[in-house]
Amino acid sequence: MSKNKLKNEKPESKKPKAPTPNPDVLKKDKEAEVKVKELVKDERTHKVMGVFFLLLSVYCFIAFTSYLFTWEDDQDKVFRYTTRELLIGDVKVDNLLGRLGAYVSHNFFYNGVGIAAYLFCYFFFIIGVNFIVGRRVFRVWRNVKYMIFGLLFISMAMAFVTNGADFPWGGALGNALDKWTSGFIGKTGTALLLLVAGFSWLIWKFNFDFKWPEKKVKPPKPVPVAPVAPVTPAVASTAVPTPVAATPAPETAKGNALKGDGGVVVIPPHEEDPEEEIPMTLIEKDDEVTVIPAAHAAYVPPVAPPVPPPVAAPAPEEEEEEELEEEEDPGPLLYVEDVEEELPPPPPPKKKNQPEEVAFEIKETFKDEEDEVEELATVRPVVPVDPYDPSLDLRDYRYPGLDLLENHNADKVVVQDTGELEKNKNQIIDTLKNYDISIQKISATVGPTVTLYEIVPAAGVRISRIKNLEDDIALSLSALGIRIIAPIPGKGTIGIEVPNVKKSIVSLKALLASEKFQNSTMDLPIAIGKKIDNENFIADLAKMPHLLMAGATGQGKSVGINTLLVSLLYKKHPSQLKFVLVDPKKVELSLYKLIEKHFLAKLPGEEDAIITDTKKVIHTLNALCIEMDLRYDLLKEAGTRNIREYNGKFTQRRLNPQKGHRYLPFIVLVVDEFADLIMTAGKEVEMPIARLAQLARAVGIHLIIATQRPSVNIITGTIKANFPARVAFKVSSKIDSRTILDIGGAEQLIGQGDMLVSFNGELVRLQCAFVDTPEVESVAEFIGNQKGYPDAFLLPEYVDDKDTDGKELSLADRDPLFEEAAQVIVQTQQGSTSLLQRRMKLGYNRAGRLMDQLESAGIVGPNMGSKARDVLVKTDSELQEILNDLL
Ligand SMILES: Nc1ncnc2c1ncn2[C@@H]1O[C@H](COP(=O)(O)OP(=O)(O)OP(=O)(O)O)[C@@H](O)[C@H]1O
Repeated sequence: MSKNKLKNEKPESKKPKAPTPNPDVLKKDKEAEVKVKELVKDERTHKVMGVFFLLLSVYCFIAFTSYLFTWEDDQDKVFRYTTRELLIGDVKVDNLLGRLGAYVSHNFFYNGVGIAAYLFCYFFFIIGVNFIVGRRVFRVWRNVKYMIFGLLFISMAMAFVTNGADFPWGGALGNALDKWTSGFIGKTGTALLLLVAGFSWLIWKFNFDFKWPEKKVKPPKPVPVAPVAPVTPAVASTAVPTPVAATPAPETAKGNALKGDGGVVVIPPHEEDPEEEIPMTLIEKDDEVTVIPAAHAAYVPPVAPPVPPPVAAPAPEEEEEEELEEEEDPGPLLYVEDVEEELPPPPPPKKKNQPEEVAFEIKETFKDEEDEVEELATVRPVVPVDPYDPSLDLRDYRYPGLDLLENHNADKVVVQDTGELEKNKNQIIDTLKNYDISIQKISATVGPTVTLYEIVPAAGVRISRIKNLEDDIALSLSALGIRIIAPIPGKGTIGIEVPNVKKSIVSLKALLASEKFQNSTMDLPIAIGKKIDNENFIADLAKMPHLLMAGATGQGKSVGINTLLVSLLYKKHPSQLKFVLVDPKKVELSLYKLIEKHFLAKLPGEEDAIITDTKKVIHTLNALCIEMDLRYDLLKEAGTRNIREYNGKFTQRRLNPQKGHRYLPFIVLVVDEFADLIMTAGKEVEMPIARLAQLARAVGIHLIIATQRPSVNIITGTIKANFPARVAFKVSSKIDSRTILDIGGAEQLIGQGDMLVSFNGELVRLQCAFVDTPEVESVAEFIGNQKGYPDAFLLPEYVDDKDTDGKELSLADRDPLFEEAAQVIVQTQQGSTSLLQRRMKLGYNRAGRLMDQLESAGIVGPNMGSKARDVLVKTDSELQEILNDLL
C-alpha cells in the first residue's frame, strides 16, 4: 500500500508541472517553422537550385568566351559608363550575352582573376550537379581548395608570362601578385616560385613515380646450406640479414620466374653495403612497389592465378573515382568470404597516391631439413576493403555533451573539519585502549561521504578482537554507519570507516569528464562512483558481465541505474548499443522513451518500448533468449567465440549479410524492480533471466537487475551464481546484505548513494555518482531530437505456447506461415524444426509451434526427440488436398 503511494508520488515530486501553454500560439509558430524547414529540405527546392547553378555556369561560360573576342570593343563601354547606365541605358555591346555579359566578364577578367575566371564556371557546375542529383557527387570543400589555389596560381602565372599584354590574362589579382612577388624575390625568383607551385600541384595530384635505373643485381652465390639449419618460426620471422644474403640462386631464379606474373623479389646486395641498417627489399607487382623488410625477402610470394576482380568492388577509374564520391550512400555492403585455404583474393585496384596499400599476411610453412632454402613463408596480399561502419546509418548522430549535466557543486571541495578528524582519531584510540588494544599507527583518508581511518595494531593483537568492537567504536563516535574492515585486503591494516559530517556529492558530470572515462576503450564503460580515496570507479559492464543491484527504498537505486544508463549513452553510438528496459514501477525509466528510436529494443508489434506489464516481460525475456540463440548460431557459423570477434569479422566484410550475418549491437537488459516480477511470475521470469545470465555474455547481452527486496526467494541461488558483480545500497538488515553480497556491511551504509560493490572478488565502498532526473531528461531529449532509426530495434518474435495449447487448430489460430512451412517440409521431406528455423528465419519457439500445427494437420508425425519427425505427406498435390480441407 505504502509502496504504491510512493510510486504514485514520485514523478510529481521529480518533475514540476509546467504551466499549460496557449495551444493556438504554439501551433502557429511551430507550423510556420515547419513550413520553412520543409521548404528548405524539399527535394524540389534543391532541384530548382541545381538548375539555377547549372544555367549560371553556362551563362558565365558563354559570356566569358564571348568576352575573349569582344573585350576590346566592350571594355571601352563598360569603362565609360556607370553601372547604372549599363543596366538601364541603351548602350550596345558586342558580347553575346549583352550588357550584363560584358559587365560580368569585364569584372571577372579585368578587375578579377583574368583567364582563371573559367574556374568559376566549373565551380557553379559542380554545385549545380550536387543540387540536382541530390547528393554530394563532387566534394565541394575539396574543390574550393583547388579553386583557391588555381585562382592564385593561374592568375599570377598568366600575369607573369603575358607581362605587358593588352588582354587582362591575369586580371587585377594576377597583376598585383606578380608585381609584389617580382619586387620581393625578383623575376627569376617568381618564375621559380611558379614552377615549384606548378610541379607541387602536379605531383600532389598524380603522384608520379620517379624511377632511378636500378642497380644490376648480382646473382647470389650458392652458399653451403649449413648456417641456416634449424629454423624455428620465431627465427623465420625475425631472420637477420645474413641468412637472407645466403639465400641461394634457385630462390632468386624462382623469384625472377615470377616476373611474368607480376612479382619480383630482389635480394639486397649485402656484400656491397654492409653498413645498411635495416635491409629493405622491393617487391614489384603490376607497377606497384612495396617495401618489405629484407628478413622476408627469402619468402617468395606465391603467385595467385589471375582472378577477375570481385564484382562487388569494381575497379574505380582513377580520375573519376577521386571526384565522384558517393558520400551519402554507405554503399552496398561488400564482404569478403572468410576462406582460410582458398585462393587469395586479387590485389585491389590501387590509387596512385596510396603507394602502401597492399597489406601482407605472413604464413609460415616448413619444408624438409635438407631443403632449407625453400619457402619459409608465403606472403599473400589481402584485399583492403573499406571496413563496414555500422554508424553510417546515423552518420550525423552527435553524442550528448557534458554541458547537459550538472555539477551539483561537486567541484567545491568540502573541507573536512580537522578538529573532527582529530576527535575521531582520539576516540578510536581511546576506545581500543579501553579494551587493552594498543596500536602502532593511525592514518585517515577523507572520502566524499566517509573517512577511512587505517590502523596498524601493535604486534600480537588479534584482528578479530577489533572486529568485535564495531558497536563499541560506533557508540564512542556516536555515529551511524561505521564499518570495520579487518584486515583491509592487500594492505595489512585495519580500516574503520566513519561517515563524514559534511558529505559531498559526486557528480556524474565529473566522472564522465575524467580522463579515465574519456579515454576508456572498454566495450561498455560505466562510471559508477568514487572510492574512498577519491579515485573514480569506472568499470566495463561487458566484463562484469551482469550486475545485480539491491537497496532498500530511497537509498539511491534509481539514481544508480540512471548513472549507468547515462554513462553508456555518453560513450556509445545508437548502432552499437540497445537497451531493453523493464520497469514494473512504470515511472522510473519512462524518461528513456524519448530515445526509443535510437537506443531501445522492443518486441515486434509492441507500441511501447519500455515494458511495464509482467506478461510482456516474460515474452521479452524469452525473445531475448531467442536472440541469444540466434546470435550463438551466427557466432558458430562465423567461427568466432564472442561478439567482439564476430563484429570484427563483420566490419572487415568477411561475413556475408546475405547469409543472415549482421552487425550485432550490445544489448543491455535493465530490470528496475525484480522482486515485483518474481512475485507475480516466479519461475517464468527466473528461468529466462538465469539462462541469459549464464550464457548471454559472449553474445553481447548483459543484464542489470535491481531489487528493493534482496531476500533469498527473490535472489535465488541460480540467479546469484550467475551474477558475480553485485552492488548494494543501504539495505535494512544484515541478512539482506548477506543475500546480496555474501557478507554483512550493506546495512551499515548511510544511504544517499553510499554503496558497496562486490566485483572481481573485492568489496569496495563507493559513493555513487549522482545524476538528477532533469539531467537525464535533457540527455534523452538531446538524443531523441536527433534523427533516429525508423523504429526501435526489433527483438525476435516470441509466441507463448500456453496461448495456443489446448485450442482446436482453427484457421484463425493457425500461424500465417503455416502453408509455407508445410511446403518447405513436404518439398524437402525433412520434418525438422531447425530446417524451418533456417529456411524461414524463425525463432525456435515459432518454428516448434508451426511443427506442432503441422502435426495436428497430419502433415508430419509426432515429435521423436532429437530425430527429425516423419513427413507423412509425400507429394505437393497430396499437401494441396489437405490444405484445401483445412480451409
Ligand atoms: N548518489 C547520490 N548522491 C547523492 N544523493 C543521492 C544519490 N543517490 C540518491 N540520492 C538521494 O536519494 C534520493 C532517493 O534516491 P533514489 O530515488 O535513487 O532511491 P531508490 O532507491 O530508487 O528508491 P525507490 O526504490 O523508492 O525508487 C534521491 O532523490 C537523492 O536525493
